[in-house]
Amino acid sequence: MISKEGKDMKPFVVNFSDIGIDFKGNHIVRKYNDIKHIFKTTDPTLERENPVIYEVFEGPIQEKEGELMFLITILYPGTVNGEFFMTKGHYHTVENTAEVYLGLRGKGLILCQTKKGEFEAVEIGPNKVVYIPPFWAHRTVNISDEPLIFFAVYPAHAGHDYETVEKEGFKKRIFRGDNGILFVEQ
Ligand SMILES: O=P(O)(O)OC[C@H]1O[C@H](O)[C@H](O)[C@@H](O)[C@@H]1O
Ligand SMILES: [Fe+2]
Repeated sequence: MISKEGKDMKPFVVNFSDIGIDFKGNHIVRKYNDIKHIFKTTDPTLERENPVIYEVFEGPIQEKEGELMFLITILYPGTVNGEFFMTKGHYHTVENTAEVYLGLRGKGLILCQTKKGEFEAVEIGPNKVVYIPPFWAHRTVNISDEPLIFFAVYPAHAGHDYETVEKEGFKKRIFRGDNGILFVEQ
């Protein structure tokens, strides 16, 4: 059996597919009204319907040093007046911790930035592994018309610092353009 007490843990396997994930950990659901402040504009229809923008299925792992948290994120397609659906984004509270993403379905961008002001946008999708080094904040944007699904793993004690991102924002926002995507300075 899987126990959250590390000392009792045994190797285990979990299954996931497009229709079901048997991770017995936290299930985090972020709806439009929970995160609407991260978008440049608001949309009254989305406010009324309050759809799920993304959900995260975390593995049954204790948040302590030595463990690796793993998870699946499903980021649904859509825009807020042209600005693609995205995650809140965060730095790790323990800043010198990295993260690895593996794209499973759909197509997205991971916006990364440092407190020194560096900014990078990298692609995520099937057959792409993205490495986010320590000290880089990360936010995922779904630039496709289907759910963007990816697997991620990071040191389980890393923690999430959302406040810095809420204060400073990311340097660029991603909008649907007539011929693809548009990077808009915040
Ligand atoms: O935590 P958010 O910025 O809302 O993003 C949602 C999730 O995205 C990624 O999958 C990270 O690995 C998770 O740690 C995070 O919880
Ligand atoms: Fe992270």
